Amino acid sequence: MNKQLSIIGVPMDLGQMRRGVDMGPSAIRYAGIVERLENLKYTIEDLGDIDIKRPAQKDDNKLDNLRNLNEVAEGNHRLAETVDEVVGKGDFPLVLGGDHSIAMGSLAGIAKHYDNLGVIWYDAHGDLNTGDSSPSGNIHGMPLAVSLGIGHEKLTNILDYQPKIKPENIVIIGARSLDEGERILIKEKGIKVYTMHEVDRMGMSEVVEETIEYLKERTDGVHLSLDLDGLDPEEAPGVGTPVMGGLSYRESHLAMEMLFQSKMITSAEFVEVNPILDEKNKTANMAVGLMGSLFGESLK
Ligand SMILES: NC(=[NH2+])NCCC[C@H](N)C(=O)O
Ligand SMILES: [Mn+2]
Ligand SMILES: [Mn+2]
Repeated sequence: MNKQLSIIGVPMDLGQMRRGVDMGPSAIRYAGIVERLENLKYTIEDLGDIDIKRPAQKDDNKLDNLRNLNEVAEGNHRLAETVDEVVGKGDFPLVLGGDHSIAMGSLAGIAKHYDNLGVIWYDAHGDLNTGDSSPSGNIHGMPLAVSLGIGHEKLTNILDYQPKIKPENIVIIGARSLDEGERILIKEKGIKVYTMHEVDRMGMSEVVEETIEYLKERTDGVHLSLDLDGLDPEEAPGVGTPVMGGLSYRESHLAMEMLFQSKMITSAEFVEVNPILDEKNKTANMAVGLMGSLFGESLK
């Protein structure tokens, strides 16, 4: 694994409606991410936080069913430029959210550097909505569609190219809440999804093994986009859109450990940590623990 890490915080909460997720990067830093990874002999450069501009008035500008479209697009543009630089100089970008809309910026900055970037989307949700299909108008429910080039131009065209990724290079793990339009898109595009049903039946070990095999054949880099609401809300309560029946602590650590062993992850983001909804920073601690496993912690 690349030993040069650049940490980028993104205090973004405009992709959804619950306040507090903009404090995710602070909570994760407070939970000790830098020390944790330094112990594993990584060289870490913390680039601080991306500047996220709030809308001028407290407006609920929902043009085209896309809440805070301009601010979300601008913030993601800045994130994309930073990530682009990090990847350009050969570092591993580790992005800390912030709501999941920031995956648009991360992927825009990363995918430029690959012909076939793979994406593992670890999440209760598909985040495959558009303004037309979204039940909420919240852009954090749209970044995967946007990265496929589906959605509003201001979002799909960040860094002036699209699409960022191809449907056959995506694997979704942990899904248990998919909207109608998302299901249609998954079928239409042939996106690989391991819902909770498959995780229950096959076990996480086989799910990740298959995922690694599948992506190894077709990708030249893999981005891990981990939404903490992929985990069960009992174990990760500090998230804005919890869904019962999620992935366990152990399943998630196993997945991270196997991904470390695969040596295939080239960038990662951990999103949706909301300290205001959390219990004593439990969810940020969970995120840091999972990063520990992803970057090679083990007992042997
Ligand atoms: N990144 C997330 N937590 N996304 C939740 C999305 C929820 C729902 N599917 C929506 O579009 O509003
Ligand atoms: Mn989610
Ligand atoms: Mn998500």
